[in-house]
Amino acid sequence: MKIADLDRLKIHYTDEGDPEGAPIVFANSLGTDLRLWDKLVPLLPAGLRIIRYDKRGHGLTEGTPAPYSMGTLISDVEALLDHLKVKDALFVGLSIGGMIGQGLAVKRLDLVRALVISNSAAKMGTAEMWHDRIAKCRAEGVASIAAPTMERWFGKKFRATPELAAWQNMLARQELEGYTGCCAAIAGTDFYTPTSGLRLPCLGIAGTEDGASPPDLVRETVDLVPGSRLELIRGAGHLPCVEKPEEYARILSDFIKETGHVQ
Ligand SMILES: O=C(O)CC1=CCC(=O)O1
Repeated sequence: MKIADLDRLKIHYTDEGDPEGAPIVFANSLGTDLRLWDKLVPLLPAGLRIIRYDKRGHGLTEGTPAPYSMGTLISDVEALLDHLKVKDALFVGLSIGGMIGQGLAVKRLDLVRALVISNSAAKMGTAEMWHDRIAKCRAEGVASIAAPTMERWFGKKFRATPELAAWQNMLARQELEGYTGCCAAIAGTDFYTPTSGLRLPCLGIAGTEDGASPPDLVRETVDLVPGSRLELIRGAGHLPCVEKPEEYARILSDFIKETGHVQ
């Protein structure tokens, strides 16, 4: 187990693959931890240094009282990458992870040389929607929203598999402060203006059955970055790296090669 004992936070992370390789950093979605990428990582091209981490109040990373700001979540990963002496990473952020990626690229382009905005957008939902979710979780617990959330996270076919229960458990066991803290960060985020100033290789990934960030929402953000493109994963919901890891790996590997991140 690796813990970065930073002044600001103790962050749980993994650092796998080739230590001298081109770095790729994965940022997880709301209510998930770095196991989100377990099926994908073995399918990636050789020669990469693969870094995953648990954001504040998620997985094995330290929790702090809610609410959080997006700026705090961005500074957390910035501090982790500085600590690990990582520069010029290909940053893959899913959902809130994609928001963190946009913000990090705006703030520290030396850390991010290419960006994957997976199932994410410059702005997701309305502040009112997020505050309603925070209120429900505070009143009834995160477990109370776990079952309906599965309809956004996964397509119909995957929801009929035994694996669904494991992901539902992950969310139901999610710590309240971390979850509501990140909901507040999303509620306060509108990156349309900063993201439209980004100039770097950028790929969007969307699932056709994604109930949280439908393809048109992802497209709207990806289109802000000149030269970017969107790849659709048919039949997948909000977490296509779990549901369709082979397809996700093919799309990501093509982008990795296209950007010259590995030969
Ligand atoms: O759980 C959801 O509603 C999906 C989601 C929204 C932001 C995020 O990171 O996941």
